[in-house]
Amino acid sequence: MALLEIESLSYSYDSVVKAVADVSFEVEAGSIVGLIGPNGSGKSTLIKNVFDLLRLQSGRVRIGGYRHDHPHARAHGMYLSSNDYLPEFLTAREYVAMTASLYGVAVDHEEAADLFRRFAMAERYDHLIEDFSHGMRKKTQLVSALVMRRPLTVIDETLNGIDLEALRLAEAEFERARDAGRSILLCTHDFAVLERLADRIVLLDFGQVIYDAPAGDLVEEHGSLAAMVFDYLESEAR
Ligand SMILES: Nc1ncnc2c1ncn2[C@@H]1O[C@H](COP(=O)(O)OP(=O)(O)OP(=O)(O)O)[C@@H](O)[C@H]1O
Repeated sequence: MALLEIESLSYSYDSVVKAVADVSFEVEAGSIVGLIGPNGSGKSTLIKNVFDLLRLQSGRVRIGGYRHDHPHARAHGMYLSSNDYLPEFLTAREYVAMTASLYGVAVDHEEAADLFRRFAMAERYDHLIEDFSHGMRKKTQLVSALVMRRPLTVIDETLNGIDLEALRLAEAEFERARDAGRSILLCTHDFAVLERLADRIVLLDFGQVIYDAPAGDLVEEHGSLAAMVFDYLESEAR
């Protein structure tokens, strides 16, 4: 079953350039999909359309089988943005509770506090976010998403700035989520992470899907995801 279905989605910020042009792909339940592409290729615009942060201009998006702007669709998905903006006046515990209440989810604070401990922030769960470093804020965002257990989590560059230990822990948690039938759409320039984790890769360029293929096949054919992208960038097809 597809948890996320994107069909013929196009979006223009102005009438001249299409930031996203006729994009279609799916994210199956229990899978991790890597969304990659050069700067400005349309990844964030696409994700913002999925979560109705930009109003759909053409095409169709369904989350968990529901139209993307239906309340049930919102209950199926969660979006972690690329920025690290968090309410400074809350503690991490209050932030996790606030996020959960927005989604109508009962969160297990024991589990969240345990994740904080494993993310090397044992003492921070009851501290004000205003004192957190960039990496700590990203880890706080990750923990809040992990404990929500949404069927679909879309992660836009959220892993940037977290240290290696936290990255490995996040990867293990993503794999656990996949094993439990949940899905992750991971938008990142970190190809090593995707080679370890991703089941499929969607490569965008100039707002269009260039590849939508199993990650293993792309690595086998090109040697690595980075080589695949360079092969494409240097090809005449571009
Ligand atoms: N608010 C905006 N107004 C006008 N054009 C925009 C706006 N946001 C993005 N764009 C344009 O839309 C295109 C796609 O940008 P988008 O941010 O979706 O790319 P991206 O793949 O997420 O890039 P990056 O990897 O740098 O984050 C680019 O040409 C960009 O200049």
